[in-house]
Amino acid sequence: MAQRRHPPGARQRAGSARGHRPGADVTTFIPGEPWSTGVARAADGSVTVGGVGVRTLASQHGTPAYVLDEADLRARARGYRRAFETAFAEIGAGIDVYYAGKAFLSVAVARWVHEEGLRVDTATGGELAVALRAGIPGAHLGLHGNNKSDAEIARALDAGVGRIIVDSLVEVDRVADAVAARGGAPAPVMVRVTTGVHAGGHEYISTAHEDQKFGLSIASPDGDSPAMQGLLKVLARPELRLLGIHSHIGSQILDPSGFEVAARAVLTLRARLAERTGVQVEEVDLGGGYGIAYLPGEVALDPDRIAKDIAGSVEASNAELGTALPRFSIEPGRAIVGPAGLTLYTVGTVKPVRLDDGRTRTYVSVDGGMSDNLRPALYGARYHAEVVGRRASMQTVLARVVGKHCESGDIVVHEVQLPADIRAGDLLAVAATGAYGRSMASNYNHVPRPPVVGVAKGTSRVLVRRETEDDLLALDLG
Ligand SMILES: Cc1ncc(COP(=O)(O)O)c(C=O)c1O
Ligand SMILES: N[C@@H](CCCC[NH3+])C(=O)O
Repeated sequence: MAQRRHPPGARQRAGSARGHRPGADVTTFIPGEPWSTGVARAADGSVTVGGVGVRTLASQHGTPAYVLDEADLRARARGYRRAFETAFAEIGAGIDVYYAGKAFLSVAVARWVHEEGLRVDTATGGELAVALRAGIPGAHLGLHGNNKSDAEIARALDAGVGRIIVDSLVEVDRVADAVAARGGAPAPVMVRVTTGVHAGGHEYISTAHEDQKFGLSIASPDGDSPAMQGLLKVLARPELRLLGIHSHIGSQILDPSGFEVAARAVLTLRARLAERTGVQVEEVDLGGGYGIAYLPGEVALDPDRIAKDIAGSVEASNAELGTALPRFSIEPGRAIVGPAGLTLYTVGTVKPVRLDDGRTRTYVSVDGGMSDNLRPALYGARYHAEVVGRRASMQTVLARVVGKHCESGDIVVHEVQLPADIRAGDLLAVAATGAYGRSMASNYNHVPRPPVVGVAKGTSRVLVRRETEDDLLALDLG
């Protein structure tokens, strides 16, 4: 019997019992956060995603494999767009939602989100190429990057992207010079600023504090801030059209207050620029970073709630500043694709290891690892895993899921209760791996990267094929 859960992004009851509990009577897979909404447990205990059994997925596509639940992804894309459109319409402002392709981009995913009314934010020429291959009109694309190459800038201009987000003072000239060299209409640019708001799960994924590489600071200890200099510089170049100001404060943010503080800082900068030049920029982008649940009992940010809070706060700031409301945009990535994905692995070696404190930890090795999910090794990120595809024992053991790489930090799940009878050949599913899994995957130890398999309405389809040893050997010219 499939179990229903809350709509995507809805607030969950923190601490509710899900998944395995030591010694508990629940040892079979339980749908619900952090799994995608299309995950269900049938009466016989078997698990399906988007109507396709996990055993079928494993036998058809092999393991490891990333599985992406199309309906769930589309619902989250729609949910974010509707939540923000509704909340911002109430304050009389328009808003666009850009899907941040860095979280995961393939031709199919770009099409899905575009069909759901989102635009696409790209960070490199490669991401831009995928979005263009998907047929997304240039006007619905943005290009980010702190170190764009000449070729990337040229490609963005060729495609007529709706916005290039400039990240430094030198880049203002580089983009303007590129436009001057080719002629044509002024390029629409936004200036990425850093507000000093530090938010997100880990220092490496927080991007608005000052001592890092992104954007131009709004802090002005002496004279104009770098952000103000950037805006003035854009206005001084006729080859550029100053579309707006961009701020992204970090990723996997679960405390929403940072968004409001950063938005206020950006609107204040916009008002200062207007006082100084008479130019009220048209658009303000508030970035991405909306946090999701990775573990049972964790609470994802609720798009309806957060949209209302941010809209209320920008309305208040704007009224105080006495400026006309700009158009807004946001760039969620993880919140759209993260929960829609899971990774299926096959269990190999199972090894009990005695700990200093007398406990035993069962090391469960799977057929992938840090090459398909770098986040635990890079950020200490926590994930949840369950044995799927068979009825498992009622008893559980303290387990650590590890990969097959030559690295002791090659950990997939730091700590999880798994069935005591876990054994080689079992299928293990890791939840919420849709974002920054495949997109940050590597070929460490010459391990080919897994496929991305889309599931919908009872069928599966390969969206990105598995790499082969031949692919890897083809790169080696001897
Ligand atoms: C500029 C920018 N926009 C959007 C995102 C997407 O962030 P998230 O996937 O956390 O929503 C990022 C990554 O953190 C980013 O750097
Ligand atoms: N790669 C990060 C998110 C993006 C960070 C900066 N844009 C993660 O896996 O959480």
